[in-house]
Amino acid sequence: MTKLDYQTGFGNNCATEALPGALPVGRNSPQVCPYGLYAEQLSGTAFTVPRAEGRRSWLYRIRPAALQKPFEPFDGARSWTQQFGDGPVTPNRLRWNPVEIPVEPTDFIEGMITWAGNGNSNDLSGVSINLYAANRSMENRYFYNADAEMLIVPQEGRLRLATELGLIDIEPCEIAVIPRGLRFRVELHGTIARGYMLENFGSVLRPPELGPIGSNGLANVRDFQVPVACYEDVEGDFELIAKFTGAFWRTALPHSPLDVVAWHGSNAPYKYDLRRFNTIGSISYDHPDPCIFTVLTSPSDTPGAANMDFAIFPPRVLAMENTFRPPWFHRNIAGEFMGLIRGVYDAKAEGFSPGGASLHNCMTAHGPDVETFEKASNADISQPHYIRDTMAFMFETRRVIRPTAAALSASTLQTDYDAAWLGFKKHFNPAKP
Ligand SMILES: O=C(O)Cc1cc(O)ccc1O
Ligand SMILES: [Fe+2]
Repeated sequence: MTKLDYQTGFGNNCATEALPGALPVGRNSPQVCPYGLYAEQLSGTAFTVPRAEGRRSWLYRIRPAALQKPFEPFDGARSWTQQFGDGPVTPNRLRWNPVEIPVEPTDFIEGMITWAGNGNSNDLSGVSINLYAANRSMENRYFYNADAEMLIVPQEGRLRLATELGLIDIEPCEIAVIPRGLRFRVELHGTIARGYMLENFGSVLRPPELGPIGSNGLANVRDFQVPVACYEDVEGDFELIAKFTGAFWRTALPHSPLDVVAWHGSNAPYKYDLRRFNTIGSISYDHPDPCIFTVLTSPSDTPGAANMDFAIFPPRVLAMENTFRPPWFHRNIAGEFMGLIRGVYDAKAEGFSPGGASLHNCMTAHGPDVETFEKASNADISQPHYIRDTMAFMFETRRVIRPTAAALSASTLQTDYDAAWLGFKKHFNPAKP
């Protein structure tokens, strides 16, 4: 049964049924469920977290997820790893050109390449940053990730995420979040798919607090979309791939695991269109800190120092007076991994391409390149100016981001990235204030 429709809001207790009356009324697990379904709980947070934090859903399905044979090791996720190393990390600035779309048949799992990461899924903290490049749908194959919540950021090609809880379609400039453990399949609408995928080992993602901004702004909660129930009742020669403790496992499955006829609760996948972001900025002077662009955050146990923030740099108007308008020079405590979905990023005139990536780690000096600095220092800023047709983003983490061996040896690594900052002229003149 294919139904593509969404419920709106963030973290809501949703209720949805693909057949009338499939959701039990007044209790979660009646002695016998309507339509002969099995009741099953999927919890994404500890049972006793504060109510506002809790994520759990009740699934009413044709067969329980427990109906499965033992897993065996799976080696088809060729470049997806949790080995971030524990040796020294280069303090150098790193930037990569886009990964190539593979020639060999490659699905979302086979085409996942781990680029960087920190922390450890076993400790429920840290992140893994991956790039994907695929050219075919997952065929007869389903996947779940016990290690992480997954944030998918397509850069090229539309995807259909067929999940236990319903269907989500996303295209570049939209994102999707899949809860830990949810079973799903990734289908390509076309023949090419490329993008970024963050695994969040820490606390579940949510929009940030708004503080003095008030009750509206940034990512408005009504713009988050959760799928409605929709199920497959099919038998066949399927496999289920699991990721657990950084390793991959496989078991044969004679039926589709996407057999949830109805569900209710708050632990659900969702999508969000980044073009709906309500961007807030300075209307007087100075370039504010990039946290004003936070779409989603995974808080850590230390208030304000997030396990991960997902921030975007969308089209906007810059109107600040007597101000150097692009991002300033800086050295930050956080690790910053950036990607570009479309257009040009306003701190980098050249060399940062859509599908590419950059990494600026803890205390690494970076900021506008020479060309951007010269241009912005001499620009006529008597009028506001428009930054259009762009969408850059940043995964910012409190921990050092450790590039993988694959990222450091990739042919797409730019060997001349430092040149972006070579050539700043000395303007200092002690006689001229
Ligand atoms: O490094 C970057 O380009 C990201 C960034 C953007 C910004 O507007 C301010 C600080 C910052 O780290
Ligand atoms: Fe930065």
